[in-house]
Amino acid sequence: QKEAAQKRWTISDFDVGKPLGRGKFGHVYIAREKRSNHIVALKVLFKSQLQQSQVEHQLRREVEIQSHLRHPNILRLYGYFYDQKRVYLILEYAARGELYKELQKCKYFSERRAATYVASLARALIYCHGKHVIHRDIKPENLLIGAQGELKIADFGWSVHTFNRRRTMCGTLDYLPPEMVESVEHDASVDIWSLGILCYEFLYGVPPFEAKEHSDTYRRIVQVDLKFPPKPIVSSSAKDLISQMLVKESTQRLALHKLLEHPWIVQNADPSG
Ligand SMILES: O=C(O)Cn1ncc2ncnc(NCCc3cnc(NC(=O)Nc4cccc(Cl)c4)s3)c21
Repeated sequence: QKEAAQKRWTISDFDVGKPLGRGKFGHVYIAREKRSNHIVALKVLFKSQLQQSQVEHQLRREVEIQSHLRHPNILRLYGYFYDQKRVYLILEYAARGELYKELQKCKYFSERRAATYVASLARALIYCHGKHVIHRDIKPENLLIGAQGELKIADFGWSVHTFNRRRTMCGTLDYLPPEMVESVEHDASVDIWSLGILCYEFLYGVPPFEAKEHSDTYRRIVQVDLKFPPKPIVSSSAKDLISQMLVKESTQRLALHKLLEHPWIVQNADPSG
């Protein structure tokens, strides 16, 4: 892929196919690079909208961060190019699409499927944190499924290098830990909190602090008002793991490498991820 990093791509290098999805900033298409016949996803962003939303620096940071990340559970960003009006992101194609659609269809996942996803996300986050990158926006909408059913973290549009921790507010509140909702300094342990939220949502089909009003969600997060519904039936081992991740004091949250040793993960996650 070395030449891919330097090569100046243009849209004429690709046969563009059907749209895969519509995002806020532009559409995603399946495409085939003509010389290699390599299938990719092409995200087309309109410069006007990027300028309007003042996110150009975020996009540059995403491209910079992603160009150094290589992990089976992180969606590759192979490169980018632009023309007069658009910026194009050349992305790894995730053949089984968006995880949140799968979750909506199944309502909730089995403990084995949930544990397998959580373990692969933990391994991807250990890898990112090892490179001083925190994602900060782990939620079903940013997770895709590869051809073999493996999970891929995508959209590092909100990730940062930890040495310049920022206090910007990200997308939906549901996934934000107390320290981000109260917008105080935050570190890699924000991703552990979000992974705990995700684990709960995989098992129950809804995030733990969901409420009608933003103000109620906010209060439930900062109070860590964690309740486990009677249905669907979930093992106490799973509840134990979630309770060790959704801890207000960020330094007390279960470390990611400890998560991989937790009985619920060891007994339920498929090692191949
Ligand atoms: O998701 C779908 O709609 C459908 N889909 N289905 C299969 C599939 N395979 C690969 N990719 C898909 N989608 C793109 C996922 C992204 C990865 N990285 C991103 N980065 C980004 O958007 N950055 C960004 C944008 C605007 C502003 C800023 Cl600041 C940053 S989006 C796929």
